[in-house]
Amino acid sequence: MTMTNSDPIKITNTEIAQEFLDKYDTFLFDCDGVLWLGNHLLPNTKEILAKLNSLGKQLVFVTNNSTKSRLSYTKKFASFGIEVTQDQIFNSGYASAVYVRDFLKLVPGKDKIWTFGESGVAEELELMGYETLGGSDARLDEPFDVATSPFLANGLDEDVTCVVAGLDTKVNYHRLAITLQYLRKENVHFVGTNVDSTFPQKGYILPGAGSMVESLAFSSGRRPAYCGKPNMNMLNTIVSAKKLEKSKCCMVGDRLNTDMRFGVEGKLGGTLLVLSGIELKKGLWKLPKNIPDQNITLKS
Ligand SMILES: O=C(O)COP(=O)(O)O
Ligand SMILES: [Mg+2]
Repeated sequence: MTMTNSDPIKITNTEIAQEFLDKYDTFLFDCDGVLWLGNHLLPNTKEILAKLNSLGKQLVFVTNNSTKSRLSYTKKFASFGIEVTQDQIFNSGYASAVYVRDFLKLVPGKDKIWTFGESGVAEELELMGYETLGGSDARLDEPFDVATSPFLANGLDEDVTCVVAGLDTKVNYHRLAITLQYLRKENVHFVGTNVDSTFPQKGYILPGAGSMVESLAFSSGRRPAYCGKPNMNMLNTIVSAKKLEKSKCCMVGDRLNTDMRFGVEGKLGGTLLVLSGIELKKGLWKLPKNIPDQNITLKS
């Protein structure tokens, strides 16, 4: 269904579809739940992207998934036989790295970043010159013990001035415990890649990044600055990098409090909600006027 600030319209026939396509020159595609579910490509994804390309539409991929870097994403697309260049991809790991560089103004070579998450976050930060700690360090896979953790043996690293936390499918007590030690330091910033409470996979709804970041928020008593959708910093980065005319853009997504909110608050020309991922209720097209936000902290 397509939504603007006015009432949503359900796309039920080719005339409505054509009218919808004609309105936009750029489509911002969410990935998980829209293009694929894990390694399962959703039906017609390739055909739809090819059709839009043939119509001369610009395609941009905007995902809250921080587990992969933009470069790794090009490989994931290629594994499905879809050719996409790195400059078409914006993920929450990259958005977080931009936030660290442009808003927190942390200095590569001086400030170090502790990451809680998979390789995508660290890779994007390292591309900007930051030294990262934590993340997928294999020593964090070991059971936690205050007496033996190598991350406590010589005290915390004094040069760490920021924690960036996102989805980590290897989440364990060791990672949570050391990350908390850094968050207990007042001079250490707290950045969350994305607020998504859940994460869609084929046949399952799994815990998302937000459920892990919120665990760290609860134990530390702090609020993170979330950088992925619906944060407007991410949209501004995309709009200026791709020189987009917002009124000609449509955000295609599967989640209300991230994708649809991103499109509506970002004043894009329109939004298209698909029901192949998180939001599954067929009656959703009768949306209330206000989109639920799950208490997202937006910092700019
Ligand atoms: O990683 C997530 O939680 C969601 O990613 P998506 O924005 O591509 O749906
Ligand atoms: Mg999604």
